[in-house]
Amino acid sequence: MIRIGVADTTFARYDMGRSVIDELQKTDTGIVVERYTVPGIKDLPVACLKLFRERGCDIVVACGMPGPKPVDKISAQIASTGLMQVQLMTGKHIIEVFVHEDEARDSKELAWLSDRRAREHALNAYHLVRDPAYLTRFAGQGLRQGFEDVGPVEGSVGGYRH
Ligand SMILES: Cc1nc2c(=O)[nH]c(=O)nc-2n(C[C@H](O)[C@H](O)[C@H](O)CO)c1C
Repeated sequence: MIRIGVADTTFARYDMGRSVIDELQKTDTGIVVERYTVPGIKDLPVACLKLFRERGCDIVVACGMPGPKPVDKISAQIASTGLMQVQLMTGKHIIEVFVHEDEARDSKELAWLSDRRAREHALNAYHLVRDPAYLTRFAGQGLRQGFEDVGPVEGSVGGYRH
């Protein structure tokens, strides 16, 4: 039984956790989802560690929203370093879904981007656990989560448009 953790924050201005869970449940009703919401991105590393150790998750999707200020960007850097540490400690993936508030032109696009990135990475997490070889077919295809894929460089060999 695949157990996928979803860690998210109250700081974020969009409910990415809900998008992740909805996408996972649409994909495979057999997945067990464990959700844990904390105040902000710097609380995500320990939230993920608890999802691994206390709730037995195989993989965790960590959703956060760095604000636009320099101090927010620094906080995002610190959070990412913490998430990397937890991955190396546990030997398990944390798929980091960070949407920076200033990536989007306006609130409407911020909502759309948050939902899309959360859903696309939810599927990445699912595939990584279900079949670690699944993503190889997309290697080098310039895939992006949220905004449009940028595609492979011109003239690259093979390639698979999903
Ligand atoms: C400066 C700052 N920026 C952000 C941010 O951009 N995004 C976010 O989710 N949380 C931020 N926080 C709060 C910290 O992540 C954390 O929640 C608090 O320091 C409490 O541990 C802080 C303190």
